[in-house]
Amino acid sequence: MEPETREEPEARDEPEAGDEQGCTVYGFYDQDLTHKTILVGDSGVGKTSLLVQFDQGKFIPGSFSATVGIGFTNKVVTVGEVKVKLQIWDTAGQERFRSVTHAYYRDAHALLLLYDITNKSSFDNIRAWLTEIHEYAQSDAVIMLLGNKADMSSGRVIKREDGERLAREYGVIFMETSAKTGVNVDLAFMTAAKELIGRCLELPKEPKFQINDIMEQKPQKSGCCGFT
Ligand SMILES: Nc1nc2c(ncn2[C@@H]2O[C@H](COP(=O)(O)OP(=O)(O)OP(=O)(O)O)[C@@H](O)[C@H]2O)c(=O)[nH]1
Repeated sequence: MEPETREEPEARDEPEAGDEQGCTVYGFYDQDLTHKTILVGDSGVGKTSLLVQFDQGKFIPGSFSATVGIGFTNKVVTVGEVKVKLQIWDTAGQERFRSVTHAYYRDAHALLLLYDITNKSSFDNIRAWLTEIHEYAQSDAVIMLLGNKADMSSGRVIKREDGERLAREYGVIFMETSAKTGVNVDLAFMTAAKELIGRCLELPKEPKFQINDIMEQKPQKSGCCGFT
């Protein structure tokens, strides 16, 4: 759904964070970088609501119409004394926009993949979303799995442990959020920002999470997830 702030992004050809170069200045994290962060997941899981809660600190129930295409909001997150610029893209969850949103995966430094804890199919579709991410996103992108609508305890059909287990299986970060109450919303973006800084400063520069390895893992590696 559409957040209120809309502008066209500047054309940027220079290296961005997550690239092999251009991530640090004299060994320190380069605070001028802008990290492209994308919200993905089935239609109605709460992507727009999560972004509006993070950006404006409010929840407007049922007020959005389904997102058409894609839009973004710029936010600066402070991690300790470091400022991390996030350009957060809200994608349309509807299948008919999938080819449009795929085009944005390639430049994403972080992907926040949402399901709705009250909607089983949104959870069942997570594996397919991760397959798409594997196909279109950079292999070292930060990936987080978020079980949204955590405030709706009476309608819950997906246990927290199920989300945790799936995240562990794919080696991605997990948390439950509520765009309504704001629970873990700042934390989710803060965690993504911390991971982005961490990956930037890692020496040697090796991706922590190799979704390629995960997706191509052979069954003979039984008993071990092999993810870090
Ligand atoms: N109770 C509750 N409702 C939520 C929460 N997040 C979103 N909603 C509601 O769920 C519905 C869908 O939310 P959206 O933010 O529009 O979902 P979306 O993922 O952006 O949907 P698309 O744009 O179609 O991809 C709206 O009625 C929201 O008010 C939440 O954390 N708790």
